[in-house]
Amino acid sequence: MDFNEWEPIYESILKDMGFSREGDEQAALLLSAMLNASNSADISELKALIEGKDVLVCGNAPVLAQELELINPDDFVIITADGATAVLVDREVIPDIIVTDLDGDVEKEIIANKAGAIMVVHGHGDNIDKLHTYVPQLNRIIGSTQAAPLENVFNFGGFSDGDRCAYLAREFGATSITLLGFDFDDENVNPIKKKKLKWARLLIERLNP
Ligand SMILES: Nc1ncnc2c1ncn2[C@@H]1O[C@H](COP(=O)(O)OP(=O)(O)OP(=O)(O)O)[C@@H](O)[C@H]1O
Ligand SMILES: Nc1nc2c(c(=O)[nH]1)N=C(CO)CN2
Ligand SMILES: [Mg+2]
Repeated sequence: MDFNEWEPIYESILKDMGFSREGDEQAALLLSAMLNASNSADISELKALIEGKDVLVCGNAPVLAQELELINPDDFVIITADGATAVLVDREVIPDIIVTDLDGDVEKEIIANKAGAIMVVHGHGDNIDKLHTYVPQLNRIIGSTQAAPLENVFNFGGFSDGDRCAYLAREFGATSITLLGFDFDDENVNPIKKKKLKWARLLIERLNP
């Protein structure tokens, strides 16, 4: 996504959530410096996986497990949002791509990564400690930021892990995007998560005018 198009939305999110742009920029620079030829994937691999394909995006709402019963995972290229990865791995399904800010069940994400999943690792002002802990344990990484992109840290649009999955699928030309595990009206969430879900709903609606 063109950063000029994203930037006004990003500024509104920062204001609403009380997050710091400087923190996000610092995280992007750190992530950029941690990536090298041996721990990174090339974005051409994302294009090869997604372009012209039916993509399944899995969010981590409690309904995910139930909704997975209704589909055949083999019919889709699968992108999981952070905590949703464990739900699939527990069912012996390895996603093709994991979009994560590394605050879900990262041990399950490492298992999926070792089995071949590409990791779209998102750096932001509140996960710098997670970048230090987990980036050295991962491979096939694509760097991601919600601030201005860098040479090896991309901004495909989107904010929370789930809506970033959908923006990634759109960016690389998915034929269709099927969402499972999205419940924007979930009442069993804390106030910060509620706000994140409000943005997730708005951003996903924006993808489908
Ligand atoms: N009811 C829901 N509860 C949790 N996640 C949901 C829900 N509905 C949709 N999602 C999507 O699933 C994604 C992955 O969920 P996860 O719990 O791992 O969240 P997250 O983005 O890492 O959030 P946080 O910043 O709170 O850690 C979320 O980013 C969100 O977009
Ligand atoms: N600065 C900051 N940015 C984020 C955060 C967060 O907690 N802080 N959480 C996200 C995942 O929903 C996405 N982006
Ligand atoms: Mg997360």
